[in-house]
Amino acid sequence: MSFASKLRAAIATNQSILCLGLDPNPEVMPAKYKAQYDAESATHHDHAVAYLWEWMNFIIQSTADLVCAYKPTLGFYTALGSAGLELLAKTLAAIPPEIPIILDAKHADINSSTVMAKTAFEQWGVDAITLSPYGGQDLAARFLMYPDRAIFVSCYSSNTTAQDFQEYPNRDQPLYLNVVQNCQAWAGMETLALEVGAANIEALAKVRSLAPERLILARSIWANSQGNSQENQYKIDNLAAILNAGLDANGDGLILPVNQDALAIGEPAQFVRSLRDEVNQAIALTAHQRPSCELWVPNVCLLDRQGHPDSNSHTNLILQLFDIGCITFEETVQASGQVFPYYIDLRKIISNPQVFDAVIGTYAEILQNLQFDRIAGIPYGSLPTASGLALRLNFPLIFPRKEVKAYGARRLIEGNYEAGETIVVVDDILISGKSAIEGAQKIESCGLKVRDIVVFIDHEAGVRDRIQQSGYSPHAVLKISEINETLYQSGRINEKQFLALSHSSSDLHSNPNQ
Ligand SMILES: O=c1ccn([C@@H]2O[C@H](COP(=O)(O)O)[C@@H](O)[C@H]2O)c(=O)[nH]1
Repeated sequence: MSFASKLRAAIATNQSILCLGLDPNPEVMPAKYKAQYDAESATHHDHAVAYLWEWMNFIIQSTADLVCAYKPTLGFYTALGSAGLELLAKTLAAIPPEIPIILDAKHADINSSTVMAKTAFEQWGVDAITLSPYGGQDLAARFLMYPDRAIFVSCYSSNTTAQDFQEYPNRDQPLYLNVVQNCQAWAGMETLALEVGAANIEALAKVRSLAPERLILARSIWANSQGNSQENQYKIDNLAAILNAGLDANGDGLILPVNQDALAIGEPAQFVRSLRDEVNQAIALTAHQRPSCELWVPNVCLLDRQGHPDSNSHTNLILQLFDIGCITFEETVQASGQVFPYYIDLRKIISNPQVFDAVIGTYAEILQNLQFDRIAGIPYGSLPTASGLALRLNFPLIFPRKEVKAYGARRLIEGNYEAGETIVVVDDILISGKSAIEGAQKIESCGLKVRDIVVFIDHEAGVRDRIQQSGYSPHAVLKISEINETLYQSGRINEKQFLALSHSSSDLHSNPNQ
């Protein structure tokens, strides 16, 4: 079972979003083990570790029906030497298989990442691991080779001195928000989650607004709280605010840690149960504050998503495309000479296997309903996509050359074909339709038939009519207006950018010859 499914099941079964750290930290050991641990540790280190095991095992046995995940911190185990690694193996084995394990490793070293992924996922059998983001996508990729496991990218720490780096260069565009934005392009929602120090609730809210669908593991939520040891109870001071900042639009997507200090009190079950109930009550109280539409929105909801079956996957894809820089707001001269205040560069998807695969999937859904013998990509932008489609759908590929070589075979079309065959043309974006129409005509000049032109983005403003007037049927995965509204509603673009995108397509409509 994948990490995501296991977590969902554990949350549902135990009615809990609490994650409990299994940290054999002698400094917070309950008194009932501590005296024996201290007595043994000076002379018989291995015997002393046995008391840590008793403690860890007791915590697991007492709380397995109250938490949604366990989180052993690797550093506490390695600090105990070889006995610590044996303790880790025993502790992991004691966790019921239906409760996911998040190994808190904050792994950062690229050289050891392949072997670390193998050990963590294959030998220790953990379901997820925390990573430092600064090893980059290469480091994460070693762990993402295991599609049923997950990574938690540590994107914000509550350590006071970490602010020097995280908030760099300024509070308006801090590094940590760049991390949040970029790392989401590494993998989908089931396999890449975020770890956020939530002592600063504003930071948690900012992360949530940039990652509306990701699972977030909040940390340090106890930093501002006062323990009340007399009543054997700890309260999270800002619970409602933390939930409001961290929950997703459906009231999910957040895991909260149990206070480690509270485990020192010796009877964890009672404490964890009352914390779980308190959290669940607070979640229920936040329900009325959530917008009723499916997207998280700042204060408006423009989309009517009724009867739009693919809206969810389209939304995610649009946000990912934006986050990997496929949509930029800079003045660009189009092939027609017209200047647009933005540019859509779908060529970037090839550098992101996750997004590339999703984009190909959306084209494939359209192609599956069409009749054709071969696929043709329009160079250069659409050649990788057309190649991906040819492999995925098992159809032969051709492409019309952009320029005919003055030497060699001087072919107008690359690849083999038979005259009279039907070709489906694949292109990236229709602005005026000129590139796609010219490509289709080049193919037809070689004795082939073109019926359908399939693109990822229809820029609207009458381009479909132009394609039809040229004798072809246009099909598009997304319309520019859908992209624009989704980006605006999710807070990715501001009103000025929203209006720029809306106006450009309508300007083109009023002057279709441009
Ligand atoms: O934002 C843009 C605009 C254009 N392109 C490229 O141009 C053609 C589409 O333009 P037509 O006017 O329809 O010929 C498209 O194939 C892209 O290669 C772009 O990428 N992004």
